[in-house]
Amino acid sequence: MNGVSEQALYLGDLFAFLEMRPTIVSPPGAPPVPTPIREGFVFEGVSFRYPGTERWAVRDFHLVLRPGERIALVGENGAGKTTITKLLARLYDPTEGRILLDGRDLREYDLASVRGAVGVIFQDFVRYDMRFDENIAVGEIDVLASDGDGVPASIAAAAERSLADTLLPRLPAGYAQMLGRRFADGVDLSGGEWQKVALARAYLRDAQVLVLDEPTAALDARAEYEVFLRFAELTAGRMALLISHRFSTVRMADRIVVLRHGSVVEAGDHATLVARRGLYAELFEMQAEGYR
Ligand SMILES: Nc1ncnc2c1ncn2[C@@H]1O[C@H](COP(=O)(O)OP(=O)(O)OP(=O)(O)O)[C@@H](O)[C@H]1O
Repeated sequence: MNGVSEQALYLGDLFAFLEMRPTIVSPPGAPPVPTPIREGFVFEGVSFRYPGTERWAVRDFHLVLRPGERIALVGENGAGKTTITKLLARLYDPTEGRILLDGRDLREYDLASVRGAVGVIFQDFVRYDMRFDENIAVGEIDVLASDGDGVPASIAAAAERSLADTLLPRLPAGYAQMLGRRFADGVDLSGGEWQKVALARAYLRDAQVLVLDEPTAALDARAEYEVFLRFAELTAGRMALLISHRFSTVRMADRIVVLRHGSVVEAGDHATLVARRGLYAELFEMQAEGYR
């Protein structure tokens, strides 16, 4: 995605988000998300329209995500994959239907605790013009304050697991390096490098649910393989929603859910879906053709 369309997407989301804000509320005295989550998430007939639009982005969507399960969402551009992850993180609420977490409507939980439980690395992940360590700890400022002068161990560990620490040789000031283009002494990163920083953020939060939206799109093949290995390690025993157009990545999910126009058309594992000769098989075949 080029810079302009990425920014347009971000602004569109921001306006939509502001318009929606009155409805995204945290009920007073609401309980936090249970730790650990025991039953998981259930999408019950969820439909969603972005504010100010007529089209359904998600339509009568059903999904069960159990603890320890890794689900891949697959479908063509605009099928609704990213929107589903936004509903899971409560950036939006369903227009119709509901999302249950451990049997209770997601809207009944403390909002901050929902956002904390769901670690999201979106397609349009955020690049902050601030220090490397602050970029990883963003929203968790107490982590930065916790260890005096040195780099807090939790930040270093997150950077190591996400491979963000491989950027250090390029950063003259190490963890204190200012990133981005806004400052004269700032070091700008490539798309793939920013994604490693975004991954480190999720690792640091130790989120109960991990959402990776096209996580490796901008990484080179070797880095992709390494992140993939670590992602499998990180998500072991944890819930994950994975969105990718690459079938090599999608195959590692326990279950693959195929979307069209915001609804589920097929679900199963890779072999089952290929044998079914439906939409999944068609998309897979198209990609295989592209490689030939
Ligand atoms: N902020 C927004 N405002 C209005 N419509 C939106 C917004 N974001 C997405 N949409 C629309 O909602 C539908 C679903 O989009 P979504 O991004 O969820 O699809 P996707 O499956 O993730 O696509 P892709 O593979 O291209 O990322 C599309 O028709 C899209 O144009």
